[in-house]
Amino acid sequence: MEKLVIRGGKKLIGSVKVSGAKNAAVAVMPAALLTDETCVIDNLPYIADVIMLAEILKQMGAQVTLEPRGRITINAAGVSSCRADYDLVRRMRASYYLLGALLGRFGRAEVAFPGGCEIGARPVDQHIKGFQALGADVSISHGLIKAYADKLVGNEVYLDVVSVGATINIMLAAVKAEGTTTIVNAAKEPHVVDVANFLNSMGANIKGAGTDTIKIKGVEKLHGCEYTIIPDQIEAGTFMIAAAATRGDVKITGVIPKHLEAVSAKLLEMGMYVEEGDDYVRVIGTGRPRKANIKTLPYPGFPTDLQQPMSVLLSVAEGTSIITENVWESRYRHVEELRRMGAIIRVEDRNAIIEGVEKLTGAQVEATDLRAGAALVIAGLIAEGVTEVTNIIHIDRGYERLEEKLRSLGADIERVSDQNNKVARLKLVKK
Ligand SMILES: CC(=O)N[C@H]1[C@@H](OP(=O)(O)OP(=O)(O)OC[C@H]2O[C@@H](n3ccc(=O)[nH]c3=O)[C@H](O)[C@@H]2O)O[C@H](CO)[C@@H](O)[C@@H]1O
Ligand SMILES: C=C(OP(=O)(O)O)C(=O)O
Repeated sequence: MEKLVIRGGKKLIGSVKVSGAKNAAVAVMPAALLTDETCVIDNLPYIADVIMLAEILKQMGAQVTLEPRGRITINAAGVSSCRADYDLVRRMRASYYLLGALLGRFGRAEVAFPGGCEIGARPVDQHIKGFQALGADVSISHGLIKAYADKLVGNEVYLDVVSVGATINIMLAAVKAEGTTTIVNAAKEPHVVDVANFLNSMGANIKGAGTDTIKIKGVEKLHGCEYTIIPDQIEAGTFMIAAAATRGDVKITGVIPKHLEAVSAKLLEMGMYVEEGDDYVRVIGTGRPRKANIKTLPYPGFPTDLQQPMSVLLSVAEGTSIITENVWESRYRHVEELRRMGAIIRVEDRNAIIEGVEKLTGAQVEATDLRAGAALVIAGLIAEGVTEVTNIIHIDRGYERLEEKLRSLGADIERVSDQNNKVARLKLVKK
């Protein structure tokens, strides 16, 4: 077990490049199952979820070469099994995309219920509703979701809730179905568009991704392609918030500023300086932030995945702020940890009422999930004294070399083994 040890009080200064988007990468990789030709995907983040997914694809019979510099080559010609390894699947959320991809390729799929962050109930009823609309029989037994179809036929699917996972999974299943599938009330997140672009570069016919109505005209065959994943807007947002919190000056490069508008707008409202270039944003933390209210919403609203990091900035703001978490019903497990550091936060149902304090103080805290981990790291960067963040396997699921990138901006942060306190050898190979 490893932990991050942070000595707080250093301003982040300099420039940092974001990696490819986790939530696009973990959908694009299973999509490569839809062809028996080779797909080469660049700008993959070298994170635990990607490494695990590569392992799952390999175990299913695909030829996979994953390079730490962020390139993967997948050839799924040898995949004959429609079943994915139970243990690995349960360790991550995005393994649910194997369902749509296998169903689309073979007309059958058997995949265990996925894992992922514990942030509330994570049902898959909308995914199942979509598969059924295309003609699949779906059943659940012995912890497996099983889907079979003699033939998939396009249909209209109206999503009862805006779901990223269901939108992408239905696209994967429908891309080779007979006729046209229309997803109404589709998710509009940048990674939904990225997956549609990837599928189109394999020869699919998908229109409307990025709007709430997506039309997928089934094609007979998909072919191999070369593709570059979009930058991770959640990693970028994390650095923007960290820059503001430490009252630093950071240029975050390799981003699509449009994807960050909700974060930029909030930081501006809080009195921070935000500059947007063609492919960068620069954030200067101008002083103590002003209070602000935040309501998380599907894209283009404020992303739930940045709610926890943002709560740290609000915990040292002037005045009382309210966060309303509209997407996940229990994404406040980090609050108890922040309280150990001196934050004053009350959670009432889906609201967190945050009374800003002047400073946080270092403590031993636990990363209860991925973005909770990122939030606690930011808290450690601004706290007085030493903060130790444990259980960082969650952070490693979604951030590539987080502590290295922060160190390059001047942070005093190191990864140490939890047992003997020696600097742990990085498992992830340095680029
Ligand atoms: C791997 C990945 O991309 N993860 C992201 C994805 O998760 P994920 O795809 O799991 O999240 P969804 O967009 O599906 O969930 C949004 C809401 O819809 C509900 N819902 C979802 C599916 C369903 O069948 N039934 C249902 O009721 C969920 O409980 C939740 O309240 O989008 C979330 C919302 O932006 C992000 O927090 C996650 O980082
Ligand atoms: C909740 C997240 O991830 P996952 O859906 O993979 O658990 C996240 O990326 O913030």
